[in-house]
Amino acid sequence: MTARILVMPGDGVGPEICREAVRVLDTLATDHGLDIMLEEALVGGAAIDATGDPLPESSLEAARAADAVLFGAIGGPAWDDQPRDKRPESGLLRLRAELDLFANLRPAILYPQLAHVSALKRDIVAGLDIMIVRELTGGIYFGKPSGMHKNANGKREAFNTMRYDEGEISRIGRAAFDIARARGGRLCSVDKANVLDVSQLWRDVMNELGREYEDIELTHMYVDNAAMQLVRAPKQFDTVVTSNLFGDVLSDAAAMLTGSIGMLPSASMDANGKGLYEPVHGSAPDIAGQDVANPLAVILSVAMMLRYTLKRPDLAKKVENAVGYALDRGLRTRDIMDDEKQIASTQEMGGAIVDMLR
Ligand SMILES: NC(=O)C1=CN([C@@H]2O[C@H](COP(=O)(O)OP(=O)(O)OC[C@H]3O[C@@H](n4cnc5c(N)ncnc54)[C@H](O)[C@@H]3O)[C@@H](O)[C@H]2O)C=CC1
Ligand SMILES: CC(C)CC(=O)C(=O)O
Ligand SMILES: [Mg+2]
Repeated sequence: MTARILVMPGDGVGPEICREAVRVLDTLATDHGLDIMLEEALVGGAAIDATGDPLPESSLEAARAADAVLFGAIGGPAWDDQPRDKRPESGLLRLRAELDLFANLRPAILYPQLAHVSALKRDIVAGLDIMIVRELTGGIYFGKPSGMHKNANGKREAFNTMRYDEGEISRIGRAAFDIARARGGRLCSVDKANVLDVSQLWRDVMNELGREYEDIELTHMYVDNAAMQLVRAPKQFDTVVTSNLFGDVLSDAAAMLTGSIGMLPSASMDANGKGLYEPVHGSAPDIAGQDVANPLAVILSVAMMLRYTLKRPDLAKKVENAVGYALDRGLRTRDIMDDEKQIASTQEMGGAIVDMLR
């Protein structure tokens, strides 16, 4: 059956990198028989400019109707002064919540060709393959109450609520245990249980689940130590499970171990295999419109879509291999550039991947 894919390019570098990902999908359709139908919808700042809403009803409906969403990035200084619910970021948060995309998979894999552009020494990162499983529809990004007001002393006061119930924790926990089982069999749960009640509940539920997954080695780590361990000895981690905020921060840090945030893909999954696929990075306003952004994170997100939603692991592997061949050939966007390599624009890198797939 034809799979419906909704492309939501968004803002900044989003449209530039999505264009390359769409070329990859088109090539898979024409040359490898992938049966897909692509549509496009507005989101983020682009949607605010057109409709006043970062997630117009028509875009949400199109996302609901699609089998998978390919998402670029949203946000930028033009919309930073909007009220919170009218900011581009709120559109993405609503989309994640409305589609119930609670499991965010963020693999940090080092391509060996990039070992020396990693922020860390080669021997510390060589062979790195971590899966960060981030809870995506709860925690402090969604907890109520939240807001800003003047308090009784006339001072401005702002607050957010980090809240999880045990059901939310156990469903992400189960997803992470299952992923760990299909990988190296080790799961590290990251929290701040030494300070936060919500983290204590997180830890309790993970321990309870651990009794059902006796073949998985479950460990716990405080988030401050986890940040430190990620840059001290990242290969100690196999699968990591953590809450929305902690996962957001730790995955950006993990990105630099792979050479650039322009290399990190992600999959945001619901309970039925529907997914939204997007790079871990944002809209990169500092380099938008210059044809220099690295499109590999979004192209590798297409590989995740092929594996998790479209159930074409063969084509996923083809895309991942094509990325490897492009790197073998010495092609580098600016963020992963080093001496003696050939600088590639966004379009040249995308074109190289397409050529490899033909
Ligand atoms: N999922 C999303 O749509 C996300 C959106 N954002 C939004 O993006 C905007 C910018 O946020 P920042 O904190 O600057 O994060 P960012 O990830 O957009 O950029 C951080 C740094 O990484 C670089 N970078 C990012 N993607 C790159 C790529 N593909 N190739 C080469 N270099 C790349 C940027 O040039 C910048 O120096 C904000 O409005 C933020 O809210 C941030 C994170 C995620
Ligand atoms: C709502 C987004 C801007 C949060 C974020 O940084 C992310 O999901 O990586
Ligand atoms: Mg982030």
